[in-house]
Amino acid sequence: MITIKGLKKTFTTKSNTIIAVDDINLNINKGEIFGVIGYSGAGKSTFIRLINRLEQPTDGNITIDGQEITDLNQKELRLSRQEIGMIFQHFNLLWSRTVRDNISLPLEIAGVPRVERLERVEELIKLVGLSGREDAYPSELSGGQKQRVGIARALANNPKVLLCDEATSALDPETTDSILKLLIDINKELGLTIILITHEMHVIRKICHRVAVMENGRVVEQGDVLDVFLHPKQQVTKKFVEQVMGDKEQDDAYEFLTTSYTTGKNIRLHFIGETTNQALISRVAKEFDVEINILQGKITQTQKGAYGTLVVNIDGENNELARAIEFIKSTSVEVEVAPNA
Ligand SMILES: Nc1ncnc2c1ncn2[C@@H]1O[C@H](COP(=O)(O)OP(=O)(O)OP(=O)(O)O)[C@@H](O)[C@H]1O
Repeated sequence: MITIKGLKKTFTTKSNTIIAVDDINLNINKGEIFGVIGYSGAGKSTFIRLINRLEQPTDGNITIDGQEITDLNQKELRLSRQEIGMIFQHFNLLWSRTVRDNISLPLEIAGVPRVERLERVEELIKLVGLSGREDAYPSELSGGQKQRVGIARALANNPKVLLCDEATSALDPETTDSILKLLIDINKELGLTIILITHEMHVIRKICHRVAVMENGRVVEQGDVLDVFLHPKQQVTKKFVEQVMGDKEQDDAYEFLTTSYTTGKNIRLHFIGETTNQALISRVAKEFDVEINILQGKITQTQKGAYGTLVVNIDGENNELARAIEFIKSTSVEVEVAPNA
């Protein structure tokens, strides 16, 4: 759906030249939710603004659904922007217009006749869950409701792509969840391709299928969300994964646990994707003559399935213990046996 090749943006100021986006190459599939994560200054905002040419690229190409965005003149660009919706951290609503009139604005600009416009606005209000608030002004809405207006407005012209620029960063955790859920519903219902930028890994975990990690203007790592969570390669990615899983803390506790349980075997199980749904522990307890103690665990859900770790102590007669561990290894759960304390 979207192909980005050699994308580059430099800003020249009086004192120096800043390379904000540096040779980005990405392919984003139709209907996928693609996340870009990075710390402040990594170049995320510049990157997303290049996609709808709110910024002009210094070099490189962007193709959306076969159309070369980087080649368009101003008139073509205006038309093409109707196919690329965008939502913002601070909503960018018109304060003097009601909810209905904010959502209607892009339809007015596109020259949609009044009756059709009113119908479409009604549809959108229902879609984003704002029924009953049509006549309110932005100042009378909560942050979550304002972002719902932003989403409805962005979807008004049936775009092919929705760009989300830190769309939940100004919201509290509960409201963030409800907006992320709305984005997931819209992605599923309309098959809409969504690109979002964020500095929060839990946003990536909750809604993205794939993720790219940005640092100093470059994409330093990308892949399926589950893969990146399980096997982060770059230091910056490891830090983001820790934001969600708190790995460092868990490792300290793991060391403590494995030195406290001195009989049997202490093992760490890494559950990936669908395997978390298997009743693994109860099967082992039933089929083998062993005792299993769950010492610690954390399982979390991503759009591509669940993943997490469980630390257990298995105790029993040596042979039976070995058989039980072999059995666990034969499933798709990754097993790590701690050396005996
Ligand atoms: N208009 C501009 N003129 C000069 N430098 C700019 C401009 N816009 C961005 N930059 C610089 O480009 C780099 C990337 O900025 P960008 O805003 O894209 O990063 P970011 O990852 O989105 O960070 P944040 O989340 O803090 O906005 C920064 O060093 C920034 O100072």
